[in-house]
Amino acid sequence: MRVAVTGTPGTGKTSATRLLEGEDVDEDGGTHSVIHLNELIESDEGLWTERDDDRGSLVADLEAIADRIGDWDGILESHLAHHFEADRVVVLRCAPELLEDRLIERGEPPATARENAESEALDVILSEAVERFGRENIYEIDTTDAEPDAVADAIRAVIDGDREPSAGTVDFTGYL
Ligand SMILES: Nc1ncnc2c1ncn2[C@@H]1O[C@H](COP(=O)(O)OP(=O)(O)O)[C@@H](O)[C@H]1O
Repeated sequence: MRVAVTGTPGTGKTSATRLLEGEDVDEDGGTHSVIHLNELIESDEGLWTERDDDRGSLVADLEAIADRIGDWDGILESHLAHHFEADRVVVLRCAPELLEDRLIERGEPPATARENAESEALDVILSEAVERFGRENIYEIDTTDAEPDAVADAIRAVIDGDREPSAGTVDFTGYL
């Protein structure tokens, strides 16, 4: 099973999936394997085309990444995760005001934090994910009032088939 965990930067993808990493999933010793895609992109020059100095980020080469991850299995975590083949897509959400605070606390420039908060309010990643995968494969999780372990529990429920698909359950347009 391929579960893409996507969402605007700062929604808590890395924090939640780190809690699932290595966790036993069956009695045979199988564990959740997690690909932290942004770390992979940073560690391999073949997976990006240029450095965006204004944003302090790398421009990812989606085709090269698709080749590299190949027939992946487990959890793929990144704000780009919904650009790859997957069986289920989890979209983490966070109230834009809080998202902006989280990103500034993480050390992002204020302009970047603001840009991401606006993108979150506009449902940019959710819309991209719905367009590619259809609403029936999307699982939206609001992390606004959830600790990372509760978010990890919700992702586990998606993997285990204990959660119904959902999209469009939050409305952050008040931020705009
Ligand atoms: N559920 C949460 N509640 C509060 N703060 C969180 C939560 N998840 C993550 N954070 C904090 O927000 C920041 C961004 O989290 P991170 O997991 O790196 O997000 P992402 O991988 O989506 O960019 C980090 O500083 C992290 O400690």
